Amino acid sequence: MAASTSGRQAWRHLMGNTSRQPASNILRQQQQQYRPAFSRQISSTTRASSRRAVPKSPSFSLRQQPLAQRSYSSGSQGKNTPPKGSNNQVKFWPFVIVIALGSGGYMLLINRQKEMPPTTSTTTGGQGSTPAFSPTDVTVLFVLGGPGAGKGTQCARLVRDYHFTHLSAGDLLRAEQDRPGSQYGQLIKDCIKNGDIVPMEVTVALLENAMRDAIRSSGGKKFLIDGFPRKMDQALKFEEVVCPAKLVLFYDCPEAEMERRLLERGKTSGRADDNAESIRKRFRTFVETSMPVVDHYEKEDRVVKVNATDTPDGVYADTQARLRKVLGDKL
Ligand SMILES: Nc1ncnc2c1ncn2[C@@H]1O[C@H](COP(=O)(O)OP(=O)(O)OP(=O)(O)O)[C@@H](O)[C@H]1O
Ligand SMILES: O=c1ccn([C@@H]2O[C@H](COP(=O)(O)O)[C@@H](O)[C@H]2O)c(=O)[nH]1
Repeated sequence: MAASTSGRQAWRHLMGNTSRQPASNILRQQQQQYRPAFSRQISSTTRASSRRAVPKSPSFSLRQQPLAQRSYSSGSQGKNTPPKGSNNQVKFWPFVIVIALGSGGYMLLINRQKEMPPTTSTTTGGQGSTPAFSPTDVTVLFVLGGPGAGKGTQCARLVRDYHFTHLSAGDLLRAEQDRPGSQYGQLIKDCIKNGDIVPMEVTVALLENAMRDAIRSSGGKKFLIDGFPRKMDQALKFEEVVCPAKLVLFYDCPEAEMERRLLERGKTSGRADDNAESIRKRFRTFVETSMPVVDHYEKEDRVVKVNATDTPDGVYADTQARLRKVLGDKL
């Protein structure tokens, strides 16, 4: 109860006085706040390069100079004296007109560039914005399933065999929770203990930054996003501003088996939520909040469902077979 109250307070803090702003602006503000902790270098590079895209001086004026000099010397018929008389005026006016037209065009270009939206999700957002990563360039598979269904276990095998980059939303949140100075530490801690969903701005930003870091450091562009999206708003926001997902890999497992696995894992995991009370709350959140996400993707025919009750190797064999069927060579 206390945790969900603090969650709501933090949500209000995240939203601030921005209720009339588009969600994308709120995300942008939040990312600007905590981006320095994750990838200051990346965002400043992005901003610097977009600034570089605006020309400092019009290229046509640079090109005009030698042309004018050539004309000037030809008017003097090889001598270094300035041209005189009406004949010279005829040669002079076209250049004045060209420079005036060019300057006008340049001002128009600059003004239009000021109005243009920047190109990454961290600076766009809102309806009709362009995702940070194109799905033709970057492959995203969401990996879903109840708590303890075996998502992480299967992801590790897919990384080993197909060179995916594995990003667990829960791991990223736990790392952020433990990061000294994080303003979201307590909120994340409370949410995790109670099986609640952390406000999407935090998780979407963590994932986007982790994807950028992975692409920059290893060049890998195939991602398994594990344990995300757990709520419809996350799904819609991620696909809008970060990258549309290719498919959802869904591990189907009965609660009794998941509970058994989690209690067993809890003996050594040190996780604050691997206990009977948290597990019960996590199951409830999964059924009420996360299953509608799976249903949504199922309606779009984007779900690959795998029975997760077999041994880890058995589940993996089934995973491979089903993914190969859908992705073929792209796996
Ligand atoms: N097929 C399986 N059969 C038996 N045990 C399994 C199987 N898959 C995973 N486990 C075990 O169950 C526990 C939970 O697995 P795992 O961490 O992969 O699940 P998860 O879905 O990622 O969980 P969470 O959502 O809590 O992060 C682990 O201790 C793991 O070793
Ligand atoms: O998108 C997400 C993913 C996770 N959480 C919170 O983290 C815990 C643990 O997640 P695991 O995937 O089991 O590691 C989960 O119960 C949520 O509280 C989240 O808020 N949003």
